[in-house]
Amino acid sequence: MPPTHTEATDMDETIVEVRDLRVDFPVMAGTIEALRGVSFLLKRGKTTCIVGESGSGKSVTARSMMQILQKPGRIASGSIRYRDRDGKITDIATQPAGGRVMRAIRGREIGMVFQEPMTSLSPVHRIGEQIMEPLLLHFRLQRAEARERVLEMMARVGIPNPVQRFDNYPFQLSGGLRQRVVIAMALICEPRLLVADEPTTALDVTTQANILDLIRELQEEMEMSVMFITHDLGVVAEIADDVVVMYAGSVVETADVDTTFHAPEHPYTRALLQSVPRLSADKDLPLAAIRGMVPHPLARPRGCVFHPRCDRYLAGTCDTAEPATIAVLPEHHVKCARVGQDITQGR
Ligand SMILES: Nc1ncnc2c1ncn2[C@@H]1O[C@H](COP(=O)(O)OP(=O)(O)OP(=O)(O)O)[C@@H](O)[C@H]1O
Repeated sequence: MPPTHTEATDMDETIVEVRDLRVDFPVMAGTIEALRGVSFLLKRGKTTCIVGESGSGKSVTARSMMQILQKPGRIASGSIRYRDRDGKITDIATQPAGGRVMRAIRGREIGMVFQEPMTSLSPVHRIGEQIMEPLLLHFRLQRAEARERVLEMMARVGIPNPVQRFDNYPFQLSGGLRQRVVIAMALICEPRLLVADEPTTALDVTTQANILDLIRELQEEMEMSVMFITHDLGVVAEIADDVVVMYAGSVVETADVDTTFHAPEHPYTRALLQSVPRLSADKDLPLAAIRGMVPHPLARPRGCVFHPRCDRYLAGTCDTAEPATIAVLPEHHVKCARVGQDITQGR
């Protein structure tokens, strides 16, 4: 088996180690390989952003970590080693979705926030009760004490007038406030890891900035790790410590945020960065888009999946074998056969 970058890991610094994770969706037309051997680490107290175009596998990765894959998705192989507060390691990938272990991890050890708050909220229950639910599930608390904690958390996440708002239904709140309710629900048990799947995409720019500030503040206060999924590189620049770049079901590059922005090695990461509009850029210049399209998951090209769109494509190399992941530095890994080669050899 080829070496993976997670082998020499100090698990003390690592809260989650995902290694060679494969997730399939068997559908009528064939088997969609949503994740094709995904490996990365999440470090304690740090924010890791997962970026990539639509369909790259970001949400499937997040859902696998909570064992909440949508049907007919299934983890085919690989591991998701989670280290709990006592240092015990659990491989989430092998746990039954409805089992005791996952029920204990979800909400208590790992909290999750989705893009659309209404996917997590019940329209027919009061928001205070909904925030309280995980608390009553995971701790032996009297309702009065639990209610106090909920009111405190509502204030902490910036919901005004918590006592009055406690009895509101979701439809009585703005989108920004609803997302704050979901964040309160995700954080009420003080999880060690927050998985946030595009939590601000549906919100206006000001609310988005407020929510990002909030997550950052709470993270520092609670020393929580955050896995933040986004396709917005501006958000990445603002909040990430580490970055995982995904393309068509694979991780193509992992590095710290400075390296990702200033010394990216993978042609896909470079293309993503070039596609971002800069404030200083000449407004008359067309916005660079990555040429070509993300391949259909049932018709992916042979060799490197990015090769038909790649500026560094080399016939006979990139279209034959899937490239190995190489450590260009101890914490900078790139899945590209052309890394370190003279790019003028390409077309
Ligand atoms: N319920 C499903 N049934 C079949 N295939 C699915 C299902 N959910 C996801 N997939 C497949 O898994 C792959 C990855 O999807 P995923 O939602 O993780 O992408 P993403 O990177 O999060 O994209 P987006 O930014 O659009 O949310 C896609 O190719 C998709 O076809």
